[in-house]
Amino acid sequence: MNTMLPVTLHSDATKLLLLDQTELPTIEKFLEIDTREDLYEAIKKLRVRGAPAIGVAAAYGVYVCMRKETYASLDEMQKDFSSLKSYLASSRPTAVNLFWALNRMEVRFITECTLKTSTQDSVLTGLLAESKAIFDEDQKMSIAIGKHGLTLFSKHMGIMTHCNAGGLATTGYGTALAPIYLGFEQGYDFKVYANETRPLLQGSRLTAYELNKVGIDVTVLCDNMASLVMKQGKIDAIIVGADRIAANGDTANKIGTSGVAILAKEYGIPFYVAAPTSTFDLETAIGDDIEIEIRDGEEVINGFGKRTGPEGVKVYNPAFDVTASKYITAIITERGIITHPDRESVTSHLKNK
Ligand SMILES: CSC[C@H]1O[C@H](OP(=O)(O)O)[C@H](O)[C@@H]1O
Repeated sequence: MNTMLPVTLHSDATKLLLLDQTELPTIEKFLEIDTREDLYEAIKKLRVRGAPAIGVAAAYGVYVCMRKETYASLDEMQKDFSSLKSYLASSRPTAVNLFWALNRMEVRFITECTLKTSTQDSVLTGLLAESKAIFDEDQKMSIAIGKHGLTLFSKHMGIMTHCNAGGLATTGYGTALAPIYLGFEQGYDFKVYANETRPLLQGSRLTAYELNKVGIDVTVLCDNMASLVMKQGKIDAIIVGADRIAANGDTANKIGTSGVAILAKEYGIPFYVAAPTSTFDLETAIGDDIEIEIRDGEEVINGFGKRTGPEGVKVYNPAFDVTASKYITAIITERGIITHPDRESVTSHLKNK
């Protein structure tokens, strides 16, 4: 399946190529990014978005931004690395993959700097290698999640999705959409119901765009239709992505996810979360401890340039909510499936490499 690659490194490794997801589904435009300010803005404005894709963009971004600089010493290079890492980490707070990727680049940076033979060039070579490894691992992760997830699906199913956790949120098949892509390739007959996912409409603008592009049967729903279509028996399973999973399995994902999960429980429909192990955060004990990004209210009342609410009115715009693990039937990772996730099953899954 040739899904759109939302983030890649230019062939000469001098800049990032980002598919500007704010322009989809109407315009496919790639941005060439080689400054920290432009990368920060692209993450903040969701030109690149989705936990794994944000992580890959940050990893590549560290290399691309630092390779342009000339440092008087390794000490000066180390100071700039710390400054760059903190700056990119301040772009969005909820998706743990941003911090996971930056921390992984820092480990490689320190390793490279402590070698007796360290030079600025050798350190940069190490950063490039680490960022490429993160990209390659992400592609393999998507396929593995797809294979594990497909074991939970039957040939003819109605599947609800929320937001976008497809190729556009990763560097390959996605997470939640990975089983759908793999199944489609094997002749499964899925009918996907994509919640549009207000206010930024990642479901209608991105998930429907991806699936429609490859010929997968997809129907866009307003978010307030979820209960009706479940009651009508159209939905056999629900699968969503994740931005941060706490140690007890509570999962932060796009706003509205927890409501869909509670409805699924009421209607007896399995609710699956698909996420790489890099999205788990064992430092965060429970979901209530996850920082939820609050975004500009204009996204709600003036979305895409169409004013739908009075200027100056108060708006509450949390970008995510947390689904308690008790509403999650299973979490699908690249290593396998955690059924009835709780602290014990999550910890055990993550320890078993
Ligand atoms: C595979 S992670 C996808 C995850 O990220 C999305 O958030 P955003 O579009 O704000 O980056 C959403 O929560 C998706 O489930």
